[in-house]
Amino acid sequence: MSGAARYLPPAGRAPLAVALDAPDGATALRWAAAVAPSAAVLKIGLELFYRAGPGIVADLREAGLLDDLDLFLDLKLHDIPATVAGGMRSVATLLPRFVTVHASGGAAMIRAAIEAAPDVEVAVVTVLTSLDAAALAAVGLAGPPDDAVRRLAVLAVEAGARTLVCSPREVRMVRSELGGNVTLITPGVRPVGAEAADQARIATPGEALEAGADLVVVGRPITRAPDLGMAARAVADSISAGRGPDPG
Ligand SMILES: O=C(O)c1cc(=O)[nH]c(=O)n1[C@@H]1O[C@H](COP(=O)(O)O)[C@@H](O)[C@H]1O
Repeated sequence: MSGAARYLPPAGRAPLAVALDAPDGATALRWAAAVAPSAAVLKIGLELFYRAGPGIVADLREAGLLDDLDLFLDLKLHDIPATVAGGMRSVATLLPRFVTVHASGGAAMIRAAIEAAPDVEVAVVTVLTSLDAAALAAVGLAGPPDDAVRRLAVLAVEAGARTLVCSPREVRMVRSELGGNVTLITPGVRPVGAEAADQARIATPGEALEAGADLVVVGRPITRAPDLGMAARAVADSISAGRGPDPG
């Protein structure tokens, strides 16, 4: 099994992961400082990691930005099991809470990732939120996205995963299929009126939480806003509204 318990944000914080898809480390540090008061998790993806390298994690820690927040390395590993296991061992040294792998790498790959880094939550990406039914059919996965998400979610959990990434539109279905023990992370989240851009399967932050998401990922609607801190706070507030009053 990967990870011990279903994700809960630190007390008083909304379960918001901000995607720091920044072109360089200095920009990422600036963004992180602006959004940190309203976020629970900072997510580093391909653009930032490939440009700034693992040193960006040390920089965020040095700036105190990971003192209260979790680190999410969204590296979407997808390779043969031995290579993914090696990649996981390498990135585990950065002490992330979450690292993503693609479910389509198969059960053996997912198992290898989990076994290679027992202290990391391997977050298995089911079907990218940018894909709609037509795009899925074009890669040989004909049928509603729900069906592909269900198949891959079940495969991932049978391989030992407990953390899944899907769109907010599939959260209810995945939850009813797999129960309350899995952590569901949802990108493809757009505040009312925000541009969908390349996201195809979207919902609002409140809808994602209401559907049962544990952690909501938002990038550009926050990082492209004129005031990132204010935008992050607005998203965090609408997440909390979807969740109901904070018990803590
Ligand atoms: O694994 C992810 O985080 C991810 C999976 C997925 O299916 N869709 C998806 O958008 N993401 C990531 O979530 C973030 C969404 O960013 P915005 O579309 O800017 O809100 C990006 O960093 C994506 O790489």
